[in-house]
Amino acid sequence: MQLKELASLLPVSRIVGEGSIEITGVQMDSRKVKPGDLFICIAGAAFDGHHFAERVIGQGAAALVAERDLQAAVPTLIVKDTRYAMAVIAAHFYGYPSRELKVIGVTGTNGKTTTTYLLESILSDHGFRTGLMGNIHVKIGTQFHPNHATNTQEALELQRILREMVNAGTDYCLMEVSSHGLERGRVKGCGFRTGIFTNLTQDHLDYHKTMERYQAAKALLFSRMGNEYDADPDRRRFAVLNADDAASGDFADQTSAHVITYGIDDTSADVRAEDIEMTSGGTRFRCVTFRGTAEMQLRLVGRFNVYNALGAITAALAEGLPLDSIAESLSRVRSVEGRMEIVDAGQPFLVLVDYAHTPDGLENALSTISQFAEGNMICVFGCGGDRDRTKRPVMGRLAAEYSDYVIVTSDNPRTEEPEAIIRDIVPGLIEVGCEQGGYELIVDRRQAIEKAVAMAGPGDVVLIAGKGHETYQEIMGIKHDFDDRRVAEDAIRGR
Ligand SMILES: CC(=O)N[C@H]1[C@@H](OP(=O)(O)OP(=O)(O)OC[C@H]2O[C@@H](n3ccc(=O)[nH]c3=O)[C@H](O)[C@@H]2O)O[C@H](CO)[C@@H](O)[C@@H]1O[C@H](C)C(=O)N[C@@H](C)C(=O)N[C@H](CCC(=O)O)C(=O)O
Ligand SMILES: Nc1ncnc2c1ncn2[C@@H]1O[C@H](COP(=O)(O)OP(=O)(O)OP(=O)(O)O)[C@@H](O)[C@H]1O
Ligand SMILES: N[C@H](CCC[C@H](N)C(=O)O)C(=O)O
Ligand SMILES: [Mg+2]
Repeated sequence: MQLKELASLLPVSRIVGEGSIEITGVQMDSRKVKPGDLFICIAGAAFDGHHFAERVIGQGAAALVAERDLQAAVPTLIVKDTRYAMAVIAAHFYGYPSRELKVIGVTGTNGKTTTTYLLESILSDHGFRTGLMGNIHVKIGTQFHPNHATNTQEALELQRILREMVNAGTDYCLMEVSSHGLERGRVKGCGFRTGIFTNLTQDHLDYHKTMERYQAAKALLFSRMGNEYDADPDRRRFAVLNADDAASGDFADQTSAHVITYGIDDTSADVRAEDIEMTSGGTRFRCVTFRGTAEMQLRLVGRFNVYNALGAITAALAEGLPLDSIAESLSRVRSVEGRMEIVDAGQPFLVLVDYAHTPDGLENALSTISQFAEGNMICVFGCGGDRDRTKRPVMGRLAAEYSDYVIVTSDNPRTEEPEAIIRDIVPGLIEVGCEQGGYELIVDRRQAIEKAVAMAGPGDVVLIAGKGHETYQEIMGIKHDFDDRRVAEDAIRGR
């Protein structure tokens, strides 16, 4: 592909040097550049890609995309915004893969992973070939790959994966779409057949600053639907919105897609759950839809999982699948990894590992458990470093309100002092009168889990929240092996 072909896609651009130079690859990270690559210079928070220009030319880069003339020894495409250019170039370079498969994007503060898994199970049970892009892993064909990003990939990686999915014969790609991914244009070059909205509650205020801006980022999934990256000839697109969440009205106003709503409280929703019953083995409810009614049986627990199921059911109905066979598929889905996952090493109390890392997630996990806990509830949790600080005391308060004993510990402190994060959490516990004897602070997560397991008695429940499926603890840029499930199992055996 020639550099000038890419220049023609961008509204404001000019080439310094020879536009007919051949490009054989595209990179945004100097450490990955190979001879023949086009290197896109991105000015970020930690680094400015423009400073790597000379280095990548030394590695054989054929050309650059930059926001200024770098007087480089290779042809340079100069654009106003390299991040925007990257999304356009990535889609073109990989041949617009989202035009060749149906991409279903799931956005929202909580429930994205769970909803994509439920929908993936339904679609594959109905004979479709599915691909997954989420924060547990990326599935292409029958292969599972680790997701090296925290969630939604940068545009180049995202388009490369979509192309691989097309090559593997994929019918549907189920993609978790984060607010960072939307705001930073990582999915700008992607057309969505369906967008599903789960909910909007507090998180990521470090990045978005206000809930209004956080909501505006989420809205991009719906307002951009029907773009040139989706070439579905019959133009069938769906916005599947949670009628019980106030943000949905805003998203409905901004989308050209056909809106279908789901909910529990709003009786005007197109797809509803009624007569919800928590059973020992899961959850049962009646699902009332525009295609009839069916009894649903989930192995997942909690009212929040009814919402996740409703989102998946609605999207599946939009694809024309029969309600009864959707119900059959859902009844077979076992728990999603790291979500309310039971650690069973024969102990006389329940140990659950859950990925709740937001106030709403934690409250949902705790309130669900409190419905069936017979004995005391012991909660072990921490808050991520370099992330929203304002959620810390709120999570502290919630943990104290629902639990009999709280152990505050570390959860990926990243570049922050673990003790400082814990200090931010404690005022929330104090606020609701949690006294010295009701909580303790144990910086080392392993010791915290061991303590919780040691103090649990028959009938008690230990909730280890925040890390779910994660297999590491990130401290000062280093990911140390750490898996709550394995640590809890060892602690139980060592009791
Ligand atoms: C806020 C954010 O999204 N930051 C991401 C972003 O950082 P940045 O734009 O500031 O870039 P930078 O690290 O300063 O680097 C600038 C440029 O120099 C390049 N570079 C850098 C170093 C080098 O040696 N050579 C080189 O070429 C980089 O590749 C990049 O092109 O681009 C980097 C490179 O891709 C990412 O690593 C980084 O994500 C960091 C790890 C991050 O923590 N992201 C989180 C906040 C995030 O995106 N989370 C959401 C999850 C939300 C949820 O699920 O709830 C997500 O979607 O993952
Ligand atoms: N619909 C929901 N509403 C509120 N809380 C939920 C919901 N679904 C799941 N949770 C809680 O949030 C946690 C994370 O769920 P899940 O992994 O499905 O969300 P996610 O949106 O993918 O999260 P992330 O942003 O980290 O990718 C769960 O472990 C559970 O405690
Ligand atoms: N996608 C979320 C995951 C948080 C998981 C939690 N264990 C933490 O590290 O804070 C984030 O990147 O903010
Ligand atoms: Mg997720």
